[in-house]
Amino acid sequence: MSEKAFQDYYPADLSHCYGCGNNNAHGHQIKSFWDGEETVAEFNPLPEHTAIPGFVYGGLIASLIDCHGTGSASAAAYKAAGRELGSEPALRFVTANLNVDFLAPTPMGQTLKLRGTITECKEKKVVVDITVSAGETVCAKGRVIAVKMPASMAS
Ligand SMILES: CCCCCCCC(=O)SCCNC(=O)CCNC(=O)[C@H](O)C(C)(C)COP(=O)(O)OP(=O)(O)OC[C@H]1O[C@@H](n2cnc3c(N)ncnc32)[C@H](O)[C@@H]1OP(=O)(O)O
Repeated sequence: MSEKAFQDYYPADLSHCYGCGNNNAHGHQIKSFWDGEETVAEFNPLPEHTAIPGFVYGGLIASLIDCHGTGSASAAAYKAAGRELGSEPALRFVTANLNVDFLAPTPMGQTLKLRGTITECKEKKVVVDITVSAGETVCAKGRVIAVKMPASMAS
């Protein structure tokens, strides 16, 4: 994919997140995009993301769902407002609630594909439902309730 990801529009001072911040060299730097009305992201787990040899750590999967969810929430909010991604003032969302179901063991050595559906989109709250698949297998599903970032979290 050559277009800019949702996270590429985050201002530099909000790009330190371990899951999605471009400025976090040790983070996952997840990249999310529109695919029609849904959102997509891919991630290739590294050996250090192992749970049991051959299988991916669930905390990583939760982290991917978390940041694909908050990124999707931001993109959905811009879309609902009829605004260009990245236009000011920034519409940024944080996680209020993260719920994950681990449905099948997630194998190492495969690209994980995340697919998000915007279930609810209000001015202050966006709900995103997400699946994580390895090949044809849906290994996990999750729901992110994202709420507009409070002013107290801005630097
Ligand atoms: C910006 C780039 C970085 C990306 C971040 C990546 C993801 C992260 O890791 S963020 C870090 C983890 N998250 C946090 O630290 C957030 C800490 N919590 C908070 O700041 C606040 O509790 C916050 C903002 C979530 C909610 O603020 P608050 O003022 O209580 O919201 P409030 O106005 O009451 O509620 C708004 C809506 O959200 C819902 N809501 C609020 N909190 C929750 C919750 N914990 N669970 C479910 N729903 C909730 C409310 O029910 C309400 O829904 P509705 O409009 O349908 O009635």
